[in-house]
Formats: sequence, structure tokens, C-alpha cells
Amino acid sequence: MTPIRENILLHTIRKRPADSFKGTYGHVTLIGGNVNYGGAIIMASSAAVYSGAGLVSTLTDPVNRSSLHSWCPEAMFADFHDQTEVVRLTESADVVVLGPGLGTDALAQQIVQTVFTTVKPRQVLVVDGSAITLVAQQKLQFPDAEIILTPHQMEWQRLSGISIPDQTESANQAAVSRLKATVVLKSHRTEVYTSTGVYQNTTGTPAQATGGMGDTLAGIVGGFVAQFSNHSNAVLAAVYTHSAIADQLAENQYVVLPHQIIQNLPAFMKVHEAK
Ligand SMILES: NC(=O)C1=CN([C@@H]2O[C@H](COP(=O)(O)OP(=O)(O)OC[C@H]3O[C@@H](n4cnc5c(N)ncnc54)[C@H](O)[C@@H]3O)[C@@H](O)[C@H]2O)[C@@H](O)CC1
Ligand SMILES: Nc1ncnc2c1ncn2[C@@H]1O[C@H](COP(=O)(O)OP(=O)(O)O)[C@@H](O)[C@H]1O
Ligand SMILES: [Mg+2]
Repeated sequence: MTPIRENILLHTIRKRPADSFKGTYGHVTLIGGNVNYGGAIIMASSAAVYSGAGLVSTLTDPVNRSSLHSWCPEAMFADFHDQTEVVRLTESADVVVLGPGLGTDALAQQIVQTVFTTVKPRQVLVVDGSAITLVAQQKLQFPDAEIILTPHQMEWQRLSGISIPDQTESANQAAVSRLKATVVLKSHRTEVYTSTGVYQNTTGTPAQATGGMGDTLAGIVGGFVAQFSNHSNAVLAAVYTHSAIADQLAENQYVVLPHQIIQNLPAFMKVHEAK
């Protein structure tokens, strides 16, 4: 397993060209946040904005609208009950992040199906949280698009059928090649399975063990993949960045909150952009 080290950032976080505009940095559509889990999609959406995505749209329950905008006015809101909007904002995205706080009820199932039948091969689909659980429960096939999965160990057990103690590199690799996806297998030392190899993160702290931490990573992955053309490197850099910021904050904090990582993204990326 290749360690993910700081040099991935210099290879990935490009200097912004002067003659650029919001369209240069990609449109990320994030879908999730039911009545119970609004925070999940607010954190994921904020993470996409703060990591530099040019445009961010959030499809969620309307109950989350004002809190979304109080945390992140840059995100555009749409109602995830409206299938026309789900189709429109899936079609217009470069990257779709599906699942943070989506839940697994009938509406969630319908949304997953609509997204799966709408995405095109040129698009990236990041599948996280509840959407992974739903795919496993319903035995759904992933669509023909560039698929990035961000399961924690239990979600990976549900999806791959490999129990947590048996999640070895070779067993995981076999499951990943069947799925034809990039897999970010989250744990205290997250592993990333891409078409270029198997990688293990070298950053991260138990101060990160708090709800919303993975929702935040899903948003950073979406933001990085929307901006940086080498998508394998973008995923590795997102994983490294998320936990490197946490490590810095944990020098002086017992627990690191997801929104604090989000707020530190722009300054961290400035220090680590290509020289
Ligand atoms: N503020 C919010 O709105 C939050 C919403 N959340 C959403 O809640 C939904 C359910 O996700 P959950 O992950 O909470 O529930 P899940 O039921 O999917 O997974 C939690 C279960 O997995 C087990 N597990 C084993 N290894 C694990 C590991 N390495 N990391 C995490 N869990 C591990 C836990 O013990 C627990 O039994 C998701 O859509 C998620 O996005 C959570 O992110 C929590 C915060
Ligand atoms: N002890 C730990 N050390 C390092 N990273 C951790 C630790 N505990 C949790 N994390 C990180 O926190 C995130 C948890 O993701 P997840 O369980 O999906 O959270 P949630 O769904 O609540 O947002 C992952 O990125 C994981 O690597
Ligand atoms: Mg999660």
C-alpha cells in the first residue's frame, strides 16, 4: 500500500489561472439531508464551496433551506421532492455527491434511482452514506459514470459483503474491481483503491471521531474532483487535506469539529497550491 503524503497536494492543487471564472472550477450538485440529517448535507455542501468548487447546488428537504443559507449562502437550494429538479441539477453537474444524510426511505430510494438513470458517462458520481446503504440493501447496479464511493467500514461491509475483520487489501481489491469504482474506505487510517493503485492515508486523528466528519470529506472530494483534472490524485489529495487540517487543529483541541475543518480549507489550500 502506497502512503499518501503531503507531496500529493503540490501535484494536485493548481494555481488558479488569472483568466478563469466560476465555470472553470466545476458545478457540484449535492443530494441528501432529510428532516433528521440536514446537517450532513449542509456540511457536505459547505465543504464543496470552501474547497473551491465554482458552483454548488444542494438538493435537500426544504426544512433545511434557511440553515443551509445561514451556514453557506454560496450554495443554491432546490427541493429534493421535485423529481424535475433532481433531473435538471443532475444533468447540469460535473460532479454529483449523493447520500450525505439522505436516509433510506421510499423518497430516498426514488432519488437514488432518478440520479442513477440520469447521470452520463462523462460525469462523476460520488456515492456516500445512506446512498451506499441503499445500493447494498436494494442490490442496485451503479450507472455508467465515473463512480467514487466513500464508505466507512460498516457501509463497505454492507456493499461488498466483506465483514470488517476480513477487509484485507486483497479482499477489498477484488470487490473494488468488480464494482469498477474508486473506493475511499474510511477508518482511522483511510485506504483509497483507485485504478492506479492502493493507498493509505498518513494523516488523521481520533479528534475527528465525531458525526459529520465523513459528510465533510464527501464534499471535499466533490470539490477537488470538480476542479482538478487528475481525478485519482484529486481523491487522494482530498483525503489527505481533510485529515491534515484536523491534525493541525488537534494540536490545541481535544475534538475537531467538521465545520472547523471546512473553515480552514481555503487557507490550507493556499499554503499547499502548486508553486
Ligand atoms: N448531523 C447529521 O446530519 C449527521 C448525519 N449523518 C448521516 O446519517 C446517515 C447514517 O450514517 P451513519 O454512519 O451514522 O449510520 P450507519 O448505520 O450507516 O453506520 C453506523 C454503524 O456502523 C458501525 N461502524 C463500524 N465501523 C465503523 C466506522 N469505521 N465508521 C463508522 N461507523 C462504523 C457503527 O458502529 C454503527 O453501528 C448517513 O446518511 C450520514 O450521512 C451522520 O453523518 C451523522 C451526522
Ligand atoms: N480515530 C480516527 N482517526 C482518524 N480519522 C478518523 C477517526 N475516526 C473517524 N475518522 C474519520 O472521520 C470520518 C468518519 O466518516 P463517517 O463515519 O462517514 O462520518 P459521518 O457519516 O458521521 O459524517 C472518516 O473520514 C474517518 O476517516
Ligand atoms: Mg458517513
